[in-house]
Amino acid sequence: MSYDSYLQLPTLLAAQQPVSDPVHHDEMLFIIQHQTSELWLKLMLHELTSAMDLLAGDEMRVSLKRIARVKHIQRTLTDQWSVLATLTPSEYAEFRGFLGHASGFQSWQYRAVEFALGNKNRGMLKVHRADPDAYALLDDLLNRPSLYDEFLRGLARRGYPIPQRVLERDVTTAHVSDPELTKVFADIYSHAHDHWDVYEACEELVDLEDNFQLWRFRHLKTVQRTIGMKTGTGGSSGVGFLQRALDLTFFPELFAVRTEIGR
Ligand code: HEM
Ligand SMILES: N[C@@H](CC(=O)c1ccccc1NC=O)C(=O)O
Repeated sequence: MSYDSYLQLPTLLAAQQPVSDPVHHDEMLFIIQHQTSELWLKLMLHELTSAMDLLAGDEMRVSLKRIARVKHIQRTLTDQWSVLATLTPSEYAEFRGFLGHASGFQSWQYRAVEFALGNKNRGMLKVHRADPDAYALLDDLLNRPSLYDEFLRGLARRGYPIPQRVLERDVTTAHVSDPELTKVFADIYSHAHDHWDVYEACEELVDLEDNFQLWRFRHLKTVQRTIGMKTGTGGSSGVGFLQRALDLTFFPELFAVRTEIGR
């Protein structure tokens, strides 16, 4: 065993292949920014699916350990935008044309993370029809309960009055905010000391969503400064599309509960 062979560095370091012709200096940055993001997404998915399994097995504390790691990965991913922000619009314009219709839309690991966190959308599967492994993984995640579904099912098993319709919902769709569930959380938050571990878990989920939004925001801001209001290579409106994603929420009741505290 050696450093090179253990880490498969010959494979890893042979995978940065610019497509611009003549090769543009800054394409290396663009490729490595995406590849490192995909590596962190891979670990995020590994931790999130484990967290889901642990919740399903009523091991909430261990699950929170996984989520703690995910939060650090998210911070790294968000901070990493500053490297790409050194790419000026003029530099990017010099090789953007070589990217064709390739786009972040096609990141199946990103989609898998969105699905795991509950932003389910069957329509996003078709992008991956040419990649059977990616398709199967996404199809599996689409059909299994999200992290939030597992959390709520765990609470129900502990005796919390989670509405039956929430427990029996169609998990292939995104969760819709339920006022009865907000009441359950309002009770937990107003008697935090009696529900400390659950209360703590709720705040971990809030951090997770908060971090996710920070990543989306930095993506939006980077896109804005690099391509302005141009449409995306993936066919979306670009900035407008990414702006709308900022209105999405994975755990709506955990935010709705804030309005109820101290009323
Ligand atoms: C100069 C750099 C970048 C630009 C101009 C850019 C632009 C865009 C645009 C316009 C979209 C909307 C889809 C489309 O029409 O193409 C998009 C989506 C996306 N981008 Fe980027 N992007 C950049 C860098 C990155 C990086 C570094 C990542 C990291 C993995 C990334 C991940 C994604 C993902 C996952 C989506 C899909 C988002 C969703 O469906 O909600 N992008 N990007
Ligand atoms: N959608 C970007 C292109 C882009 O960013 C991209 C192109 C190829 C591989 C990954 C990409 N990253 C994220 O969207 C654009 O419209 O310029």
